[in-house]
Amino acid sequence: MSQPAIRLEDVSFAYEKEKVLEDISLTVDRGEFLGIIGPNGSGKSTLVKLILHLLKPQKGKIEVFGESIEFLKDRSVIGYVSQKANTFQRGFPATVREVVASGLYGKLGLFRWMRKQDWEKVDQAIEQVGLTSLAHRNMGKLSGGQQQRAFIARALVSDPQLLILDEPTVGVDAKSQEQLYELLTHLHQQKQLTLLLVTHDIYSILSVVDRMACLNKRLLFYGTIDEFAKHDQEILSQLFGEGHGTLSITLSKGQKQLV
Ligand SMILES: Nc1ncnc2c1ncn2[C@@H]1O[C@H](COP(=O)(O)OP(=O)(O)OP(=O)(O)O)[C@@H](O)[C@H]1O
Repeated sequence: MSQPAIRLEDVSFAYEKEKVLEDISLTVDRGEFLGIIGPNGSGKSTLVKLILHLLKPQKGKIEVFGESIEFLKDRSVIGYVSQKANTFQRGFPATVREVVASGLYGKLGLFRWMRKQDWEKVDQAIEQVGLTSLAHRNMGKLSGGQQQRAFIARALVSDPQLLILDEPTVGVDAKSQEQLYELLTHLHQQKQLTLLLVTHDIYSILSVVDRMACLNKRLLFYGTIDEFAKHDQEILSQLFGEGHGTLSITLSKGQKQLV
């Protein structure tokens, strides 16, 4: 049987003395779309940084595609779009195409010339996110949502098997958010990409993810959307406190819809 895309076993992490994550165990299967939600400061970004090996856990094991994250040979299997991706400085002198091409540097080495086929990959990634008409525009002249999509293209250009997005909808208007979820659904369903999405936007992700992880230092819930729907009130008040609006979810034949 193939190894899961991500496996965390009893992972704990503290910044100096402040415990941020305690005993987190979860598995993300290949091709799965996992949503991670939790209140501010609940450790979501820290969890992502541990999976990216930007931080090292004090306790526990992290594996990506069956390899311990410390020894992962090909880091280009993971694409990452960070929380700050859509706060690009207006005057930054780089076009969409150049920014997307920078996603290949890790694979090519910084000083190797881009070949024709590398630029083709760049253009394909730009097309995938629907930015072809803006490929030569300066990044600083794009809207937050367009910048976000350019950063997704940069993450996609090296053909990752796992794409991690940390709060991609922050500061992005409603229409761009909708387009972003359509794009993620396409990448999940048509390209069988494994996706991990950190968000505050619980209402939108319920219709796109397969499983949910609800985090507040500890994992308070980890399961399918159907399981979540059975206990949504209890889980949400544990996460965000009493009085959080309740959700009503209809599930039929894979169609997940909020009503
Ligand atoms: N570099 C750091 N040094 C010390 N403490 C940190 C550092 N980064 C985060 N923290 C603390 O760790 C805790 C978890 O932070 P983290 O950013 O992982 O939470 P989060 O759930 O992603 O929050 P948000 O939703 O606000 O982005 C918070 O209390 C935060 O203040």
